[in-house]
Amino acid sequence: MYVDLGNALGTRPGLDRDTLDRLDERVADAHGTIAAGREAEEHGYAALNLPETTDADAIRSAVSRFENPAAVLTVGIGGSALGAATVANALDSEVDAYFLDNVDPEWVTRKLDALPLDRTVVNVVSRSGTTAETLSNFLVVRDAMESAGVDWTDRTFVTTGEEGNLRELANKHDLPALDVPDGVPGRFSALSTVGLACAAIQGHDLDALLQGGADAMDSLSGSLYDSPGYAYGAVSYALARRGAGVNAMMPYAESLETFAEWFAQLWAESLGKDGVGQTPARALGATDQHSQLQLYRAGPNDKLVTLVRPREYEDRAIPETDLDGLSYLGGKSLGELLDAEFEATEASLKAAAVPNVRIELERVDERNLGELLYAMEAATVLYGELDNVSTFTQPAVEWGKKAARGLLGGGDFEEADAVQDKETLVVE
Ligand SMILES: O=P(O)(O)OC[C@H]1O[C@H](O)[C@H](O)[C@@H](O)[C@@H]1O
Repeated sequence: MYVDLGNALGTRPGLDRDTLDRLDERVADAHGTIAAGREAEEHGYAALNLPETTDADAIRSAVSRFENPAAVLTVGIGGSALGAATVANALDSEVDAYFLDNVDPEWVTRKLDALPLDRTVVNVVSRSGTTAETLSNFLVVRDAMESAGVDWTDRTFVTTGEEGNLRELANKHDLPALDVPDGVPGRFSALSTVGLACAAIQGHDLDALLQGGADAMDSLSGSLYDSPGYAYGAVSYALARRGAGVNAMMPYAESLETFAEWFAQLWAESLGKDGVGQTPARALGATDQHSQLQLYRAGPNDKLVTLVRPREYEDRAIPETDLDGLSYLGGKSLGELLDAEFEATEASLKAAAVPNVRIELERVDERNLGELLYAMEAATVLYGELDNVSTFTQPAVEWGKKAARGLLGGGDFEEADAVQDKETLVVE
């Protein structure tokens, strides 16, 4: 993986090489804290050990009972869905992957109607085992299977913590289950049982995913110049401090679109604390060159744009045409066009002094994905250290969870009272 910071320097927020060199001293301290946390397997830091601690054989063996599935349906939300979805949507497989990570009833019904339930593995994932959306969706799926005459206990697989409703359910029905590793927050769990069970069912190479993560892990040192992940985290932090409050993550590959979604949770939930943070925006090249780019280049001076692309891909030629106006495309390929668009965007942002960072993978495969996911997690943890926030908590999210639960009669939460206090100003 390659991170090019050149276009982050000399731009409007005013970051230069000397500032980065000074920041590197703080990176050394932060790395010390991170290394000590990993060593002690402290909550959160333990996630950066996953390439070494995840047992790929145990995951493969747990899912091996499902023979020739047509599809895998992951029921989970947030960190319990996005890592698996990132891998599933990046890589080809004969086993289709579907995700129920929302409780929009019409959407859930449409998804279930489209699935061959008798040939689908249901992968229910919840670290806490109590998340209302996940548990509700699972009850709906179970019911749909029963109605279709499918024995759901034969087709369901659970990944959860030691306690909670989901664990109880797995025990009661003797469902195969994998443990969520200790000390690993959901949004950092892509390279654990949480993210990899779906990948195993789809037949992806778990060892290569973990190897990619291990390669990124081995690059961590006391200097941002040694590690692509730290380099990205340090520069993002420095730019945010200088006013780049928005980070537009813009992969130039359809296969990486979900990666931007995964990144958004990681970045927002980890770093948005105590009045600081950097708002992740999701974009896709080249599509969003024709929409959001106008704002990124000419709107408020508050953005970092992160451009991601694979260096190698399977290309497709653009057919020759006898139209004069299109002759410049003849003999070119879609890949060449996409690459030209990428470089034009980069240059256009630089010309307007909008900071941007280029991230390149060799290609989109298991190893490179593992490296990318790990590097972004390391970037997040480093940024959190530099900004002095509690990277591994999410109290603001929990507030809303309690309020919703209280409204449904699931407990006496004062957050629910605040919902009742709502003032209205309706215009019809
Ligand atoms: O895995 P679960 O316990 O079901 O949690 C799923 C999600 O719930 C909350 O929204 C948390 O803030 C997320 O970090 C978490 O990924």
